[in-house]
Amino acid sequence: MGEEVTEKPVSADSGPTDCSKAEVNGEKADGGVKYYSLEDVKEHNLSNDTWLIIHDKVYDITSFLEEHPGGEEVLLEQAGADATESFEDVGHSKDAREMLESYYVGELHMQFMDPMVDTCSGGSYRRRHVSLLFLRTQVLLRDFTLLQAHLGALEMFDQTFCKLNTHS
Ligand code: HEM
Repeated sequence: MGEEVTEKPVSADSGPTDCSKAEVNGEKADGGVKYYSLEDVKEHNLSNDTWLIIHDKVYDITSFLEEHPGGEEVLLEQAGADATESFEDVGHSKDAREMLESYYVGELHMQFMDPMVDTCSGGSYRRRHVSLLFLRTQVLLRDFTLLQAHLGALEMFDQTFCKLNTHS
């Protein structure tokens, strides 16, 4: 068994999310690209199962730990997390960037924070519908304060959904 290397909480339900089963969470989408959520990556925070994210790409660096010229400690500190900042802070060489390719396992799947566009819920269409109802009501009541936010949220929903659809 691998030793847990971070104290970051890994919740029991941090695995596949509803919609992840179809398009993300390691499932191959169009072109063979795999998508993982932050929660998926967090699960790989062991010294014998080490993933990290750099620039929205997911890498399995387990076999690289001992080879890293900067030592394995710094990598293990980032295990299961986004290491973009620390990777860039060091000013890694072109060679180092090219090495990343060997450990690439997939892309980070962005999840929305806005519940109105929660595409990872089985009720995403229902939420979208509710959001549209809000919009209509606000227009009717001439209440434009939240209108902009809802329009933005719906636009993001549509863009992402179309994007995911092209991958499925
Ligand atoms: C999988 C991702 C990584 C790869 C492939 C990688 C690769 C390398 C390579 C090849 C070097 C030698 C210098 C160079 O060519 O730039 C290096 C140095 C170093 N790396 Fe990384 N690295 C990775 C991630 C990280 C991360 C996340 C950290 C976090 C702090 C880090 C910290 C360092 C440090 C401190 C050095 C300097 C060693 C020295 O100059 O004594 N590396 N890395």
